[in-house]
Amino acid sequence: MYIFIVNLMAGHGRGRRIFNKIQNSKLYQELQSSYYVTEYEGHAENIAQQLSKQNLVNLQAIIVIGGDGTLHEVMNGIQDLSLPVAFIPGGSGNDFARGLSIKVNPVEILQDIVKGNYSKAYWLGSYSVDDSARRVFVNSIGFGFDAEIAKKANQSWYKKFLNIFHIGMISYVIALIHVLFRFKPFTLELEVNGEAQTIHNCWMVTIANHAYYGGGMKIIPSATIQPSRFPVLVVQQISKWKILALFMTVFTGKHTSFKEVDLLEATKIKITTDKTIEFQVDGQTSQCKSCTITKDIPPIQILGASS
Ligand SMILES: Nc1ncnc2c1ncn2[C@@H]1O[C@H](COP(=O)(O)OP(=O)(O)OP(=O)(O)O)[C@@H](O)[C@H]1O
Repeated sequence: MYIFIVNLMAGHGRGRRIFNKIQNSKLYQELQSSYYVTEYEGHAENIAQQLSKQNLVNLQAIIVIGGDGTLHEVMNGIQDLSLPVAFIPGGSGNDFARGLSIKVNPVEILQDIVKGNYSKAYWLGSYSVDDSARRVFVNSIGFGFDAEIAKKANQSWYKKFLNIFHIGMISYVIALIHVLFRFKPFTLELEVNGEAQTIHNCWMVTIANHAYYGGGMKIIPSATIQPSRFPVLVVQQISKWKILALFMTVFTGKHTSFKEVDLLEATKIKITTDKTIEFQVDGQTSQCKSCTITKDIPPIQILGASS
């Protein structure tokens, strides 16, 4: 028995097109399955929460169709992480699929899931902002400049418009230019594995479970899927022109050689700031003054992931 959780609105209607293709396939028609369609923000999380409370003995996998935001919600809703999960990308960014080398063709992914061709252990990160209840993140969590760009792009009219032509990435470039001229760096207390340091003139701090973010940027090229540790990228003391150059090289991963970029390895991170800052988690943005980040939950099995 397979249960699909589907965000038809993901990727400006791509979720709907993908689900139509799946439903029209012979494979799907022969499967024992049921599906839930999300109707509002947070709905995927509620559905997953309800499912994990039920005794679903025959459940082979929860299959998520949507973007990384939908997957984030499902992962947060699943109480019992021993439930296998599969992901068929239907969003605009699809960084999780990229990070796990999930195929592009939705029916082929379904074939891989059903045949049990690929299954991969995946370690989610967990975070708590301003001492609130812990949540998990799938791809990355980032503070400062990149989060402001994500917020600006998410709120813009042009992201929706550009997504129609599958060039949503350009919305991040436009947002970058907007944010660049008004962004004010901040002071950050960064505690890595119990050792604290103060970072003045900090632009951004990003922690990632795999290399990709923002729809294909290789933010931390060396990030590998692994238990307990994650890389931390810190950008500080950088000029506005140089940060432009940094984002131009982020697709190739060359930005990590800039002297203003530090790469650390951590098992536990705590950040505290002198003012409220923007943060992004799996592409969705909010604000905080402090956050602790760890990677201490058992792995979840991802079906249909080939890397
Ligand atoms: N029916 C719905 N109407 C409006 N919003 C919804 C609906 N269902 C889910 N959502 C919300 O849409 C948001 C964005 O979805 P998602 O991230 O899956 O797609 P995306 O933004 O197109 O993809 P990506 O994150 O890969 O760029 C999620 O935060 C989710 O809560």
